[in-house]
Amino acid sequence: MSTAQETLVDIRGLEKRFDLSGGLLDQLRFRNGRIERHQEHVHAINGVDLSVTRGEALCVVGESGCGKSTVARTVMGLLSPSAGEIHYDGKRIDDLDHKAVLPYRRKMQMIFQNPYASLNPRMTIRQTLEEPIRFHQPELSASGVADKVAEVMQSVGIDPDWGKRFAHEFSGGQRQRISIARALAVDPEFIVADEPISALDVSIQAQVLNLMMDAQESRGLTYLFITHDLAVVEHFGTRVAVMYLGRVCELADTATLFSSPRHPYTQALLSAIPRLEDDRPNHIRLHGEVPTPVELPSGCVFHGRCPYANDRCRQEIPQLIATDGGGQVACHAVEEGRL
Ligand SMILES: Nc1ncnc2c1ncn2[C@@H]1O[C@H](COP(=O)(O)OP(=O)(O)OP(=O)(O)O)[C@@H](O)[C@H]1O
Repeated sequence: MSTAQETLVDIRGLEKRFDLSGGLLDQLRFRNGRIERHQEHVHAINGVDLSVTRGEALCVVGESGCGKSTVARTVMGLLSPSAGEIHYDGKRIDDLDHKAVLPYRRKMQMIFQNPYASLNPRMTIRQTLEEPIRFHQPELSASGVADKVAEVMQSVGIDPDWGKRFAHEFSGGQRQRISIARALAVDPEFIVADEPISALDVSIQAQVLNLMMDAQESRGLTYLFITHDLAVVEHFGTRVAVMYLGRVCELADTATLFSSPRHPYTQALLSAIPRLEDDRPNHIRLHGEVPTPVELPSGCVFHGRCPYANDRCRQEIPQLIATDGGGQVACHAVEEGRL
């Protein structure tokens, strides 16, 4: 199999800035006797490169605000990138017009965190599931659509006879199953799941996760799975990308990342997981807060909290380099053999 066939989604140099300055009047500042225009931005993602391999579940982890959801929404075309490119199955898609992007909209589906907000309360479940099928497969007959709805409801464990009910008649776990059914109804290849179980009761999180894994197996799906929950990653992920302040600082297959994390931030994240026998090497406790993404630190964005930072780290942005374990890490200390 060629590399082009293996890479389903390729994210290259992705950046997303949100403008914070409001209108022109809000942007004007009086400085040194002159009026200057001052625009503030949130630098939500700052040069993310990620390739998602067909058939894998690539988990993206990191603390709140590191840019995980912005990556998810930008890949799905819900936000336009400030810079960078998104390629799907070898074709650049971030610059396509509305019509040209439609076939990709069918292949790429999203599951959101909140199953309460993501289902239309005025539509029955049947209508909710029929809508995307009719949109993407207008050639299907009414009975074809009905069969498809019944099949997809069955596949997520919801009785097709409940199609006339509304979202509020279901529990949180059932609603998330319905959201998954809506994504699966158009036979996608690639699913971006943004914290799909974190709004659910702990007791049903595993069921929904298992449903997603079964769907991956039976339908050959590829996932980009956004989460802050490392236990979920360990269970679900083929590979893991760790983000800090809008950049990927480490990427590795799941077992390697958990057994021998290389980046000091990854080591600190994993140190935070409670374990019975805690004899892990490189146990790191982080001090200080994550800096604001409005004024990014120079050099490595992690340097202010890193026990290994030197002058180079304060000045030069580290790029991802290959590690012995087959992963990638963006860290001068690792590159220089100091860590
Ligand atoms: N529409 C927006 N306007 C301004 N800033 C935004 C917007 N959306 C996100 N941000 C900011 O961009 C940064 C990244 O946010 P994002 O939601 O992608 O992070 P996250 O890692 O998904 O966090 P969480 O786990 O809390 O959802 C944050 O500082 C956030 O406040």
